[in-house]
Amino acid sequence: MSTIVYENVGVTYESNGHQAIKNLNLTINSGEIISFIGPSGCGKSTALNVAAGLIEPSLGAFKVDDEIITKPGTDRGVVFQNYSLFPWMSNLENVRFALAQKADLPKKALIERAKELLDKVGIKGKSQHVYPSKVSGGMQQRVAIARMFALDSPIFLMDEPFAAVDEITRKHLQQLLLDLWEKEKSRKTIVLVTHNIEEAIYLSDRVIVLHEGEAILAKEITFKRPRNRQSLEADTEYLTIRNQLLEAIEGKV
Ligand SMILES: Nc1ncnc2c1ncn2[C@@H]1O[C@H](COP(=O)(O)OP(=O)(O)OP(=O)(O)O)[C@@H](O)[C@H]1O
Repeated sequence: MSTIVYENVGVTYESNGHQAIKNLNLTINSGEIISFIGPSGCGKSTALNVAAGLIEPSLGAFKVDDEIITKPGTDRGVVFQNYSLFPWMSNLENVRFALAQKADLPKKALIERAKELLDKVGIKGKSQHVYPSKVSGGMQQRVAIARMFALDSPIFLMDEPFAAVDEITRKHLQQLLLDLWEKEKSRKTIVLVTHNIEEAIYLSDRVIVLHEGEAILAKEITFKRPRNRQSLEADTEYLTIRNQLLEAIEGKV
């Protein structure tokens, strides 16, 4: 069980007095996938950082299973835009270290498992053994995703996790995430920040549109799973939802 609640959450940055989140009320059920979407600066990352425990709400409370959260914890795995890998560890060590937090396995088994996870996200061979700074941003993003899978927390918080990768890799990683989510009995609760409407619809049970810090639309996405990208995109309901979200993002609701 990992139910997330934003209870009248407001965030004002002290440095400039900017009210980035205004009175956000949102319950995310255990095992649900939601996306925050909206124009640049609408408060998506701020909302996710509250969930990560990196920003304390100025008003209201953020809770996981009724417990008020004010700091990061191993119950929440994160992938941020800036990858947040340990720069002094190789890509493989980053993932092995995460695995070691969870599994009491001999070092050799941890390394094998870390290699498997990196293979899955397409980081193979020599790229596994170099420091994160020696590979591209897109590759670092994949290592960060492998590390999040390794940590295996009940909650995944992901800020534009597929932004720095090419379109084919993006689709592959989206599928990997869904496969992992769908096969688990006790499903992860996933909160995603994205600029990409198609990605939000394809992955989510609900899409929350933020505008100037306010949640102006919470759209349920009820297409049954597993979803097929092509038939989804040909569905008239899909196009209606897409337009509705687009209008909300553009501030027309
Ligand atoms: N540390 C900070 N101090 C002051 N203002 C901030 C800080 N971080 C964000 N802001 C401001 O708060 C607002 C919301 O920022 P946030 O990064 O949450 O938006 P976003 O929707 O994630 O944007 P983007 O899509 O461009 O990443 C913006 O106006 C931003 O300039």
